[in-house]
Amino acid sequence: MKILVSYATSEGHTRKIARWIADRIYDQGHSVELLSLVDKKDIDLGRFDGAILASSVHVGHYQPEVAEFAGEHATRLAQMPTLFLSVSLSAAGHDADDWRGLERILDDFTDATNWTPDRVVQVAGAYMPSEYGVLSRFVMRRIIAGQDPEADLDADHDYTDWEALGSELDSWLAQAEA
Ligand SMILES: Cc1cc2nc3c(=O)[nH]c(=O)nc-3n(C[C@H](O)[C@H](O)[C@H](O)COP(=O)(O)O)c2cc1C
Repeated sequence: MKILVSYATSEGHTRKIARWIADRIYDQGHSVELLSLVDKKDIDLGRFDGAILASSVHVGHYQPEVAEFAGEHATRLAQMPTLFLSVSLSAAGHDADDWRGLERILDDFTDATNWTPDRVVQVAGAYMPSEYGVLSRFVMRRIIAGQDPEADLDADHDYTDWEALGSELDSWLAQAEA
């Protein structure tokens, strides 16, 4: 199969996830194209047998480039196997309100784009103080201190469960191939 892995990111963690996913797809004998949705010019989805879209959550919304891309290609995306990776720090915790927030963010996204992915995986993202400006650093320190009392607030920390992500991907690929 030929799979598109598209993504948008602010601090780079979703790019790391998209690259990792692309390598794993390639290692399983498929062909893969990695696309930053900032450079999405003239992509023809007809070239692909399946599409993965990955976006981080920032201030209660997915990256605008992802919503724009999904909205523009909603009809074609609905005709092919699709996987949406929602990357956030809410998914790193167990707070019921935070998880309800993720559901609402996803509902807003599907309403706005008219695209409902075949499968959605909520992926725990990363805390990256080395990449934040002054305001984000202040806000994110408070959020992480509440969510992970053991965390070193000055150090970057990757909360992604890579093994679980790999299993979700493999399961989606098997279904897409069937
Ligand atoms: C300014 C800012 C706002 C954020 N807003 C949210 C949010 O509303 N909900 C959430 O769960 N995570 C939020 N996060 C956490 C990011 O989703 C998480 O750090 C993710 O790994 C970022 O991925 P990226 O580097 O690909 O952008 C926010 C992070 C920053 C820096």
